[in-house]
Amino acid sequence: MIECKNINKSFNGKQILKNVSAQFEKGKTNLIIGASGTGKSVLLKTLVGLVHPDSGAVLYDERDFTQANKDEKQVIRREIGMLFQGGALFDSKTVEQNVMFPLDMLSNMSKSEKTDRVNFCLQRVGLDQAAKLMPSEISGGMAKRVGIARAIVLNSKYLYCDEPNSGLDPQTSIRIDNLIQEITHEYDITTVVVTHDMNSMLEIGENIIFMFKGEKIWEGTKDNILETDVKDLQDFIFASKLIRDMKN
Ligand SMILES: Nc1ncnc2c1ncn2[C@@H]1O[C@H](COP(=O)(O)OP(=O)(O)OP(=O)(O)O)[C@@H](O)[C@H]1O
Repeated sequence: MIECKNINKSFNGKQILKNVSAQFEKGKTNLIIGASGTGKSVLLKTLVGLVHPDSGAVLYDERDFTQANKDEKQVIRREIGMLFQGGALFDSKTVEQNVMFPLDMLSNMSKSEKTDRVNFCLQRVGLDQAAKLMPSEISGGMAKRVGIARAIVLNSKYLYCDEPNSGLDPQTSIRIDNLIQEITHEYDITTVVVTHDMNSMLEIGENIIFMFKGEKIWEGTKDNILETDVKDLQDFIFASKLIRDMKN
């Protein structure tokens, strides 16, 4: 489980995160949702240690990440997989080399062990046939799958996905969402997905927090979000005609 407790963060005197507390559960797809500019990315960066909070704590299975020393932070960082928004693949490396990169940097595995692990992960995301292709030769959805394979290659305990559906068509988005959820369940990972995609929310939102102007103002699941009586959340959800129609 990842926990954040009473996180506050200001930039240039403007408070961006206001006393945010949340629990992201193990073996579940935990979603952070909210409109643009509400602090989702700043919260995500705080969770992974790229932003240091003014006050509050981030805990990884009860290990205090905020107060940890350099070595302790390094241990936790190695347990974190990250799926970046654009896929963030290295253009000059093949699919296989991209997935192998974290193993090259952070593991002591032999060449054949690394190859086995990469093959396993590529197979898991359905891309074993694409191992020798360059990023320029694959589609956006495939690039996201390579990103997922790379994020789990080190046997991550925690998986962060930043807008995993950006730039994808609805069908491919659902496939990516389902893959993220399957992997979360299969390997019992604590997964945190930042999204404003309504379909994702209703497909994989096993635990959802709603951010509004820097505050967490609602938490729940895909099963009760449409019944919310929180006005700002209603405005956010029902801005989409499709969702309005589904409710009626
Ligand atoms: N390093 C920074 N310095 C100053 N202000 C920042 C910094 N990072 C973020 N902000 C501000 O914090 C606010 C929240 O930004 P954030 O990127 O977290 O929003 P978001 O909810 O992720 O939006 P989006 O969905 O558009 O990505 C914005 O007003 C942004 O300008």
